[in-house]
Order: sequence, then structure tokens, then C-alpha cells
Amino acid sequence: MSYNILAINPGSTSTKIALYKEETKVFEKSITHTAKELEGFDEVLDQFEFRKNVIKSVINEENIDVKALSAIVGRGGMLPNMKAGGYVVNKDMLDTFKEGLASPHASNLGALIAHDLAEPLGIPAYIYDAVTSDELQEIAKITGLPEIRKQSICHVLNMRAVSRKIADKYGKKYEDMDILAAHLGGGISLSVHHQGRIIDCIRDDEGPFAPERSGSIPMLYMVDMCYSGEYTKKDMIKKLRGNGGLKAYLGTQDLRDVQAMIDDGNKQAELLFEAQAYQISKAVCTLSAVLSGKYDCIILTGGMAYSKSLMEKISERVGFIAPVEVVPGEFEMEALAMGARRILKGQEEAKEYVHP
Ligand SMILES: Nc1ncnc2c1ncn2[C@@H]1O[C@H](COP(=O)(O)OP(=O)(O)OP(=O)(O)O)[C@@H](O)[C@H]1O
Ligand SMILES: CCCC(=O)O
Repeated sequence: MSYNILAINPGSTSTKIALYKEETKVFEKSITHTAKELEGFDEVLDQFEFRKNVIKSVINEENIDVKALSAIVGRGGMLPNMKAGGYVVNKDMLDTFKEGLASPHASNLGALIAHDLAEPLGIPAYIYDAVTSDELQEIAKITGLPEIRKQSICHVLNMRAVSRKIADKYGKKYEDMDILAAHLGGGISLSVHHQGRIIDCIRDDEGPFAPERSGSIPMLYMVDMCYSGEYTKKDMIKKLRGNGGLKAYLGTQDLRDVQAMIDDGNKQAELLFEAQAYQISKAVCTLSAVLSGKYDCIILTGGMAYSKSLMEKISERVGFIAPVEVVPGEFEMEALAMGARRILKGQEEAKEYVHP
């Protein structure tokens, strides 16, 4: 039996769509959404019809025979109570989104749209390796306040996909490797993979600043800003995700622009580039303690991993821990489709989501 899988990935500034026939990508398209296009939507879930129509247009343009689809898989969002791997999009999951129990994130639309498109076709809708998949060991969940338990949030989908690729390269099973991975995209997160499980992570709000995110800030400054009366909660969250990091300093979240600024002699851009490498390296070193420095490798992935100079600066600082593997870009569409394929082939069981 051959499987045709449609993968959809709603991101903060784009919607990606891909069709896989078995392991082969038939096409992939990324539709960029301008800030102006999205500014009319108050909440992420308000973008449902807009994003769905974008996907439907691509389906029409690419002449996809939807009747031949075996399943639709969406990127999993900020749902509570998730483990890594695949889930069937069920009623409990849809209710959880509709009741606003998932923090806002564009990927929340993945499940909703996948379900809406799959239901009339009588095929399953899945999500895979959701952002909030949480398999942290107990000790990693402790914070300094008893009322706050750390919840895992990281680029699970890409970091697990790249880790599997590196395991292949090493001729080993992913489940037999100890890997420290850093996803360096518009947002940055890092994770420790031990026996196929992410047992600790550095979330995007507790680590390095990123092209469009503030990363961690000494907390007393944040408390002062929150209570200054100048900012709403929404403003503050936008500083954390969307308007922080390189963008806040230099007006661009594109590392290539920053590199061009440096070439033009911009000293602030140079300092920020150094600081970006410095903070990422410190985060890698922090996580290195989780497995007492014993890692098969460190993986640097995501869009920023295309920057040779950034990779050299980080490798110089962290290479003493383990070999550094640079895997530029992201493999999220492939990871979604291959996850769904494993489920369809019976190699992996899709979990049933339970309302929290
Ligand atoms: N060839 C390149 N050289 C240097 N930097 C690059 C290159 N290509 C992309 N980047 C940088 O990578 C960053 C975006 O990475 P990526 O595309 O992985 O992020 P995203 O998908 O928007 O967000 P996220 O990965 O957080 O979901 C940007 O700063 C971009 O400028
Ligand atoms: C760190 C959460 C994942 C994302 O921002 O895409």
C-alpha cells in the first residue's frame, strides 16, 4: 500500500504545505504572510479561515487529488499534557484549543485545519511532535517557586528529526544516542536527547536572545517593566516572542542583514553577532551538565546554522564537549509526513489526546 500524506505547518509568518508520496516529496510550498496581512487578526485562532483558504488555494494550484490522500498531518501546537510523537486529532484536542487552553502559537492552527480538511474526506488527521511535547525528567521541572513547574517548550519536531538524521549518519539508533541539540531559528531553543527522550531543554524564554525573541532577561528588570504601567501583558509577550532580540536592536530579524551591516562597518551589529554566538554557547554549556558532558554529539540546526561564521564562533566555544554537527535549515515538513507515515504503516501508534 502506498501512502499520500499532506503536511501543513502554520508558522508565525508563513504557512508551509507539502505533499509526500511514500518517502518522496512531491512538492513543498511556503506562503509568506506579511505583518500587514495578519494585523487584522486579534488572536491566532481568528486566522483559521484565512490560513485554511491559503492551503486550499495551494491544493487547487498544485492539482492535488485530495481523494487520493491517506492522511493530513499538522504541526502540533501549545497543547498541555503532550508527549512526543503522533496524536490523532480528536474531539478532546479540538475542545482544548477552542476553550483557549493552549497558549497562543500559530502552530495551534495545524490540528484544527488538518481536522477540518480531513474529516469530509474520511481520512485521519494527526499532529506530530508538538512544541509542548513534555518528557522532561522530574529534576528538570523544578523551579525556585513551588507554584511554578517548568513545562517543556522547544522546537521538538525539527530537533528530533535532525537527531534521527545524525543517528543514521553515525550508524546508530536515535534511541541509543545522547545528543545535545540547538535549534537556531527566528526563535532559539535547546534540548538534551537521552534514549530517544528529551529529558531537559532550554526554552525560548529562558535562554539566548534570538533574531526575534528576547530570550531570558534578568528577572527584576522584567518585573519593573511589567509593573511600569507602560506595557500591557500582550506588549510584554510580544517583546519575548516577535519583537525582541536582533529585531529590537537592529530593526531586522534576518541574520543575513546583520552580516551585511557588519560588512558595512556597523559596530553594534558586530557586537550583537558576537553576543548571539556567546549566549548560544553558554546555553549549550549549561545543558552539557545534564549528562555530565557525555554526549555523542552537539547538533546546531535551524536557519541561522547557514551562517558559517556564527557556527565557527559557537563551535570554538563548545567543541570541547563533543563533536559539533551543523545541519542548516529545518526538516519539519519531512518530519511531519514521515511521522504520519510511520503511524499509517503501523510502526508507531498514534496517541489519543485527553482533555486536561
Ligand atoms: N543563508 C543564511 N545565512 C545566515 N542566516 C540565515 C540564512 N538563512 C536563514 N538565516 C537566518 O535564520 C533565521 C530564521 O531561521 P528559520 O527559518 O529556521 O526560522 P523560522 O522558521 O522563521 O522560525 P523558527 O525556526 O523559530 O520556527 C533568520 O534570522 C534568518 O536570517
Ligand atoms: C520554542 C517554541 C517553538 C517555536 O517557537 O516555534
